[in-house]
Amino acid sequence: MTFYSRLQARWQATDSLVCVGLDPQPELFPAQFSTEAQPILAFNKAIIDATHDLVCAFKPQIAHYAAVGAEDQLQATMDYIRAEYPDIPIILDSKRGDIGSTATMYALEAFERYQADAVTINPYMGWDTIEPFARYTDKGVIVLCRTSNGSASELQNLALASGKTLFARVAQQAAQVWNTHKNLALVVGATAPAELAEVRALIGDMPILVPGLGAQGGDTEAVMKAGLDSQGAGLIINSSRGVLYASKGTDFAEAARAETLKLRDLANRYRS
Ligand SMILES: O=C(O)c1cc(=O)[nH]c(=O)n1[C@@H]1O[C@H](COP(=O)(O)O)[C@@H](O)[C@H]1O
Repeated sequence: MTFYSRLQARWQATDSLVCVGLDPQPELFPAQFSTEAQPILAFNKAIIDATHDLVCAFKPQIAHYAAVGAEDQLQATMDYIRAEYPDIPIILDSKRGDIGSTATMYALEAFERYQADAVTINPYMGWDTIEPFARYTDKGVIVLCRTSNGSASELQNLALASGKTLFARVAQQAAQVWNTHKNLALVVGATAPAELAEVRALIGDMPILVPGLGAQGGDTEAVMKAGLDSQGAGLIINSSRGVLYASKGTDFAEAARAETLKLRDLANRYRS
């Protein structure tokens, strides 16, 4: 099954567009994890068990593991999801982008080493840096288009000579030129609903990963009104810290579940 068909099956089975981001920060973990041999893995397992039936995907962010030499716990987290909840697609958020020979190694990292279902990539360097990922036709390649961060507009909203903004050009290029294997998706931040609407109008029903809800303050209603596809789906709406650290007490897993449920239900209010 391809990433896209797995994602569609999951949207339907769970009636949820919510993705929980697995961005561990051990200093924010409840005290009970301080004695664990593998605290990141133990924390992730608790979050995954508490939210699995409410999500369309999980998205581990690689820097949160690599920075502290915990790649083994990233691998073990992904193995755990595959073993316990095999229907849930895993998006490895690594935002890679480099010349073809190096991109080939990054694609190996994502798809062979970690066996991710999809990966985030940075398109700044152009098609020959994307192609090594896209050639894995059963995998998803999620291209940064209009990001959620405060400085995103500095470059992404610049007008080109054609009058089109750079992010709109990325959206158009991705949908009309790069998507030869029909396995591309885009990233548009929840903090930019006007841009999200513009991107949706340009790309038809391609999936869009929308981070920036929760900790970054994105507006769920605005996202849903701007981003749904023609089927009332098409979005992977992500929250990481807002779910993971909803409580720092022993009730952290229940609190994570409650936050995920709240986001799912709020989002579903705006689906037809
Ligand atoms: O590609 C991403 O996932 C991403 C793109 C973007 O524009 N903004 C963004 O926040 N992200 C990621 O989404 C997650 C958001 O985390 P929270 O702000 O804690 O919900 C982090 O893992 C970010 O690296």
